[in-house]
Amino acid sequence: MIRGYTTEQVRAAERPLLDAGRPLMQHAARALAGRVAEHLRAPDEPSVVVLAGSGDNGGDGLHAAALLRGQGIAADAIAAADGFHAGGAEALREAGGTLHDLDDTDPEDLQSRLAEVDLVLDAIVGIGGRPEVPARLTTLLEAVRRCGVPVIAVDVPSFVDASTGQAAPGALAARETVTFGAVKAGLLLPGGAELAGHVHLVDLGLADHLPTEAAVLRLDDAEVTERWPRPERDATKYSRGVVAIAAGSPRFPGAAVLTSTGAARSGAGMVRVIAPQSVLDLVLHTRPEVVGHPAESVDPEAIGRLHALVVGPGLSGDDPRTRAGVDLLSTAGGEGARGEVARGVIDAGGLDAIGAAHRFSGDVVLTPHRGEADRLAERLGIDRDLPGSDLAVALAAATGATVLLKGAITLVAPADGGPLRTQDDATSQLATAGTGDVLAGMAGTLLAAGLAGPDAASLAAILHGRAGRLASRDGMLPLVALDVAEHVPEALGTILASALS
Ligand SMILES: NC(=O)C1=CN([C@@H]2O[C@H](COP(=O)(O)OP(=O)(O)OC[C@H]3O[C@@H](n4cnc5c(N)ncnc54)[C@H](OP(=O)(O)O)[C@@H]3O)[C@@H](O)[C@H]2O)[C@@H](O)CC1
Ligand SMILES: Nc1ncnc2c1ncn2[C@@H]1O[C@H](COP(=O)(O)OP(=O)(O)O)[C@@H](O)[C@H]1O
Ligand SMILES: [K+]
Repeated sequence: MIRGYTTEQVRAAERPLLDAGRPLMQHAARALAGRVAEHLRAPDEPSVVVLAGSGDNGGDGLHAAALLRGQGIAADAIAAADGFHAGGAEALREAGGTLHDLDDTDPEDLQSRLAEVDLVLDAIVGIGGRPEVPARLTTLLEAVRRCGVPVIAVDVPSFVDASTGQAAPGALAARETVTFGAVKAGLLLPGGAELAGHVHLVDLGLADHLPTEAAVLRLDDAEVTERWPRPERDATKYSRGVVAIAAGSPRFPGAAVLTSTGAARSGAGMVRVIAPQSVLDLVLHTRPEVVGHPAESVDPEAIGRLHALVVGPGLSGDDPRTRAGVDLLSTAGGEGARGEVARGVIDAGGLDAIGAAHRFSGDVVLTPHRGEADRLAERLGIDRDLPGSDLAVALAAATGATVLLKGAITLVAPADGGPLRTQDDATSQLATAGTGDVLAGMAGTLLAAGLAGPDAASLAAILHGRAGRLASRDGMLPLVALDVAEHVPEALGTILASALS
């Protein structure tokens, strides 16, 4: 499990160590220098430039540069603020390094100097940084981007809010972020996560002082393996879980195929599809194992045993199946809230049927993309301009459901106010119509197997991302939505193998 902490939590944890006189900056700089040296193994006469701010983040970078000089690596610095961190500047000068003032540097000189270095260390601001790039630094950052030299971010990419991930336009993307003491929440959240690259955590002995509950969690392969439902020796199709899917309309019949394939490939005991006959014909042609229920509405008594209900893919908000499905899952609100089905997924058109009076349990998962989340927020009186992480939390609090907010980084907000989960396993090849329908089916199967809402949502998002990566050969090749569903078993296999090895 990767745990992400806010700036406030990290500062509180480091306080007792600093009070006890622990040289945290020296420790951080030593680890940083070691990591930079690893990245510089190939070049003959390696060289580094540190973009240094005046705070402790700049101090880390400058001390690391001094240590790198001791290892024969040419390391110099450019001031990215008025003045340098005093102790760091002194250490670098003593080690023979040069400290350039940005305002004295001609833009062409800057460009040619950057063209010669093998690595840039971004030590402008760390956890003390606000997400805005000062105007005087835009030329410098643009020059770094233009020359294409790899960047290592010190603690966090500069101008990323370490708590929320909010990133200033123009902030530098890093190949790796070497982060100190604890992973910052912003490195796992949209914005920061896209800029951080690989996150390398340096242990500073903070663990005992960090709060027991992190702000953000990311499950690893071992945790997915532990939670993924495997059939017991004496399992039956009913004990594994029956998922019923109200999806697909004459206008969007394919949604039922995609959702039911996502569900079936994730290990459902039985997949039922409730749809008009024309849609069922298409579904059964592709997935003969599906049990079809030709019906205009969703009536649990007519359907038979079911453990989770997926409502919405390929349906409009006012389809009778949508309204009946949302009512069955809701414990309050709507015309006939019945709470008869305790667990399920509300996706696509189903989300448009949710109103301010609806309430759900945490084992109901709402799966909006940002556009759907914005529309839902507006109906529920929530500010739609909130950053994604805050929006997901607000929607979960307002509905009582678990909210899975889809995107390049997918977020899962539990309704009980527990830590937000994030996932970064996906590839942008998944940005193609219908992949969301597959995800809804996958989450439905995991709920039917008995997983709690937040686990079902997180595992579905992780497997969906990995299946997308496999199907697209790590993002190289285009995929179609059905490919994602078909790659779920193999993706699960790689996760189980990595966790067990
Ligand atoms: N956590 C740990 O255990 C350890 C932490 N350590 C290190 O300390 C770092 C935190 O250091 P820090 O508190 O000195 O703040 P830091 O990030 O250097 O920036 C503050 C300066 O930047 C400025 N500034 C802010 N935003 C700006 C902007 N947009 N544009 C321009 N300027 C801006 C702000 O000036 P202001 O304008 O607010 O006066 C202020 O002067 C942390 O990230 C880690 O690297 C390790 O050494 C040891 C263990
Ligand atoms: N740039 C991206 N990087 C990674 N995953 C993405 C990206 N864009 C979309 N996705 C994923 O693809 C899926 C798209 O779902 P959705 O928008 O509901 O599509 P549809 O409604 O067509 O099925 C989501 O799981 C989302 O997280
Ligand atoms: K930084």
